[in-house]
Amino acid sequence: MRAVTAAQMRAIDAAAAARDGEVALMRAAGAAIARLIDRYAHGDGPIVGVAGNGNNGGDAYAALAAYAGGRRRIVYGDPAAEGSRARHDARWRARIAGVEERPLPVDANALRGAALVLDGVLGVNARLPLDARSAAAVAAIAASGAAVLALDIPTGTEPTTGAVDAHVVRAVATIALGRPKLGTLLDPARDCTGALWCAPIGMRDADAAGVDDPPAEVLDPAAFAALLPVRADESDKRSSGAPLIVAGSTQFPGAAVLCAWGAARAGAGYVTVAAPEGAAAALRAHLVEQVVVTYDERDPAAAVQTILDLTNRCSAIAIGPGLGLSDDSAAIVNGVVGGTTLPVVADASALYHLAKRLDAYRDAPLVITPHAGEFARISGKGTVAPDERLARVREFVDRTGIVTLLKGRTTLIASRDATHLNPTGTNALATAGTGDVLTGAIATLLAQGLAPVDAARAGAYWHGRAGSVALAHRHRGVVARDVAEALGEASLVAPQDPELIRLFSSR
Ligand SMILES: NC(=O)C1=CN([C@@H]2O[C@H](COP(=O)(O)OP(=O)(O)OC[C@H]3O[C@@H](n4cnc5c(N)ncnc54)[C@H](OP(=O)(O)O)[C@@H]3O)[C@@H](O)[C@H]2O)[C@@H](O)CC1
Ligand SMILES: [K+]
Repeated sequence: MRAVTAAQMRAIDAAAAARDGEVALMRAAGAAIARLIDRYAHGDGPIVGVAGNGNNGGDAYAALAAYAGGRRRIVYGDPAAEGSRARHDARWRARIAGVEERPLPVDANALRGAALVLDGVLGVNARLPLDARSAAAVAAIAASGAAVLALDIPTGTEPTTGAVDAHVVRAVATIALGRPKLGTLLDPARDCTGALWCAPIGMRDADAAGVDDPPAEVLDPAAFAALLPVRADESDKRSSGAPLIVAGSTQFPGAAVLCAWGAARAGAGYVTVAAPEGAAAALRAHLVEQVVVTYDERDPAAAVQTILDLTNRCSAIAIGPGLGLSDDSAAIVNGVVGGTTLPVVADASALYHLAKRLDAYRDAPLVITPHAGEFARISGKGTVAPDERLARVREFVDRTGIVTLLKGRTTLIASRDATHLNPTGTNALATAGTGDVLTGAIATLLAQGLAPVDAARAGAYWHGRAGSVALAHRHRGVVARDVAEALGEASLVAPQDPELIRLFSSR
């Protein structure tokens, strides 16, 4: 699903409003929001809306009008607000439905004890810094300690950049109307978003509107499930996906083990690991179902030949985890990546070695998976500030054509055609070896025939879910092996409601 800038959303809104009418859209928005209220309300208090003078405020009225859950409903708004026709319609229907109207300003005491506050102060047309009136409303909401469902965006966040104001709503959940706003997926705003839902409200065909640059995309559960390859009935072990893992060293054999586990648990039928002789004993002790082939890393030309010979019976390569930074491993990495026609996912040490020869890999079937430090080096443009990540990864991919998965709290996956924001993940994944598992999983998806960008975005999504599944089972102390073990369960997707899509849970 496309994640939109404020300008793109205005274009989409205008087209949808011209077709369906603003009143109908706001009624649909209200109905969708109302469906989420009981999920997040707790205690016996009222549901309280705080409405700004724009259509985001209109959504608060519309939701309270549509809510039929039997709780008391109150809305704070400006009685003299001019507002749009849709906002008038919503306000009128709220009044008829028995919603109590009170004038702004609202203070924290009035909100304390609410079962849920609906933040309808500002929506997609918000600018930072907030005006005094909006800031006062946000401050009251924040000080009340009440649970908040943010309408479209948490007020105080910038809808496109994800910047936050000094006064900002921290929501338990946000419901995007039409399309998710880019800012709600980006740090630092993402921590204010809570869980993110999207109600497409009649804009399902809107993705072509108002987009010139490569668009931002976010996977939803149904789209993820559709990307995962299904093993055919007549499959054999090689046609089920046969990745070759080139990884490990005397010092770091574990990276190869975890990469192989990631590949195997992602559903590969036949995993081959090629590793230096010094890693062989450790690998064979841990890998039973996988085939381990060794090479002499002090003879790079022979090592490359050994590895390329193996590729004849494989369908994708993962290269890099634990290989080390020696000149010999540089020769091996560039010899293999430059000498194969198979799709490749390169990580860790391989990124270090490929950085020197990027031009040779322009538009190759290659996925690289750097973290911020590795990206700073491979992009050749230094450290990446958190708010530059999106622009920097786009610049790099526009320049090189190499599909890039930039790890971070929000992992970004960019190809020439689009930038994907990965919505899944948990800080339980911040532990050694989880990146190796991800590389292995991506290798399997490549080996099963996914295009590089699809393997990268599906892999990142799946890995993030697996982290959450592992945490749910372990509660603490998740290790990388747990994440590989959780891939199976994390591949299960419950049937989705197309009218109300959960894009992510709070992290
Ligand atoms: N259109 C549709 O079809 C649908 C719309 N829907 C809903 O409408 C929401 C958008 O509503 P909206 O366009 O009325 O803008 P909203 O964000 O409520 O802001 C109101 C005004 O506040 C102002 N303002 C902002 N920041 C400011 C600042 N710092 N300091 C001072 N002023 C500031 C700014 O006015 P300006 O100053 O630019 O004249 C702005 O226009 C959208 O998020 C969704 O919830 C859904 O129901 C689906 C159908
Ligand atoms: K809002």
